[in-house]
Amino acid sequence: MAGAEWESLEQCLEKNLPLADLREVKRILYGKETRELHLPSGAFEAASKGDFELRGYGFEAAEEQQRRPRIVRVGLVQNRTPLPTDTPVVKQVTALHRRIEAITEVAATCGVNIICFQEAWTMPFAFCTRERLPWTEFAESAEDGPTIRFCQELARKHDMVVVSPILERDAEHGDVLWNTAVVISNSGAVLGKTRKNHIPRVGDFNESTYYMEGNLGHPVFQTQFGRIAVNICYGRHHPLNWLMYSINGAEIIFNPSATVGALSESLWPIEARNAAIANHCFTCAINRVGEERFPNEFTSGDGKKAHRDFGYFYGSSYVAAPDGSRTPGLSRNRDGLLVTELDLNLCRQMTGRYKMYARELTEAVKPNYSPNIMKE
Ligand SMILES: NC(=O)NCCC(=O)O
Repeated sequence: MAGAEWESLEQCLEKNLPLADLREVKRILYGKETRELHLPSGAFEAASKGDFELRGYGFEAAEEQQRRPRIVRVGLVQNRTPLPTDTPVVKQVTALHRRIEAITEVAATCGVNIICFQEAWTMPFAFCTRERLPWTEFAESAEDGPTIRFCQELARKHDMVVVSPILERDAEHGDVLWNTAVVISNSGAVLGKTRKNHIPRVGDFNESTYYMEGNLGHPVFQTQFGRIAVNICYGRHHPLNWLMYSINGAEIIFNPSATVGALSESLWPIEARNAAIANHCFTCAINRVGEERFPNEFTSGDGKKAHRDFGYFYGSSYVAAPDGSRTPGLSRNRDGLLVTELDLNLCRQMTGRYKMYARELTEAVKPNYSPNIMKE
């Protein structure tokens, strides 16, 4: 399994394919070509100085006679954890705040209206260890914890909606933990929160030691820049999860993730893209970068030797549109900011048959259901 040395699928194709082949391969893998977005040169300088990748793309929508274009810029941030996992908790959180602050600053100069960070962005992805401490100490209030207050400042300063996926500690309910994303309006007000609906129990990704499946359903957040929802990581394997956000009116669904090559890299380019097509909305897939090593060995319940690392988080964040086109991905091995301009007029359902499916699903979940199979 390639690690940091293999930069990206795009880079490999560009390096190895003759131009005519490359054009055809891209047409099939990426759909209609996305235009390169003109971003300020100062933004590229800041990104280079800050050692992160900056890319910009735009999706085109046909002009309509009765609606103006509804243009919005989204920013997707992927990053590695800058400090070793055995550094004191507060130092790790502070270092991540500083890193994200710098990247968000550049996003603002690129005109980003809505920014989303990766899953559990304030911490290493320590759920594989199944240890209580120090990892649960990264949890904080989704209403007024230090990270939310930090994001509120970012939102106000940059007039930007901030989607902040954190490990939540719910003090109102016995201090239980949740895998949560908080949506902060560009006014700085907390619009609300949503919780991860599907929890993996696959090898090292056995997160149920820490939190259970979310209990908030499929909320959609009306922002000044459009209606958004957050389908956290593992929920991307579940088509009905995407569907419910779309039924509730989401025009953009963010998918903040933390996932490694062995488990999901071949699914990554397909799932969010397919969800955009199937649910007539934009989808934004974000993955963290790099390798995280933990102080104590842990096992994965797969008969293999105990180990200290989780595998390689392969980045590759991208945006997909309802017409099936998608941006190229950010790299597999660098922190990055992907700025994408969307026209929300591309989202409009024409052929949904929800009533029929509702009726059939209602039958299918009954204990005495008999599947409709025709036999000779
Ligand atoms: N964080 C998380 O849910 N990871 C699961 C792995 C995957 O969905 O690829």
